[in-house]
Amino acid sequence: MLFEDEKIILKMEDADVTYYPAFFSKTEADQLYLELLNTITWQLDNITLFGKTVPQPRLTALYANNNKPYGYSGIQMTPHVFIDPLLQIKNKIETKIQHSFTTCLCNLYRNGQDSNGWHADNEKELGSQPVIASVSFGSERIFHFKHKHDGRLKQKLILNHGSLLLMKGGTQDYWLHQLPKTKKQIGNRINLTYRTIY
Ligand SMILES: O=C(O)CCC(=O)C(=O)O
Ligand SMILES: [Fe+2]
Repeated sequence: MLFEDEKIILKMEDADVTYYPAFFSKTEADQLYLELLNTITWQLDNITLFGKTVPQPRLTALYANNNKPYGYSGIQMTPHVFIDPLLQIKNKIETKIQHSFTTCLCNLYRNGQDSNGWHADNEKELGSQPVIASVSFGSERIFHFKHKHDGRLKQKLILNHGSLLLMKGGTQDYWLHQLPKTKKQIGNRINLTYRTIY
């Protein structure tokens, strides 16, 4: 049995990463998962990497309370107005960590072949040392970190249904993260990353 307040502080140099494995109870997480799957306006965008245009290996959606767009990998996303389950989750995180967010980037990984490549969330609009709160619902997936300047420094963890991963401080300056593909036969995973766009 996991308790809501349980947290794990990852030992990562130059970073500040905390994992709350049971931020949501099983019942809450089950209900939010279905509601998010059915009510988020999921879209499939093309990305251009090294001059090649391909569909992104996941569905996405952007929500915000300030109408500010967010761009990465050559995509510019225009936000929708927040919907109730996304606001409910936002409020719960904000109360816990005493930080307020403007924006939520949503990812839907449809199966083990959907993924998110190595990157840091360090776009200019996020300001310096951004606080990023990442919640996960549905199939559990492995999440990797690697240090930008020291290849020996790595971390991996399983992001389970109803969990919260909080990244702040130097995490985006010094580390990259990814969600690799897996050969396991698994279904949908929803990930929401709450951010502050200035
Ligand atoms: O799906 C995840 O856990 C990671 C998502 C992510 O890194 C991002 O959207 O920037
Ligand atoms: Fe990210």
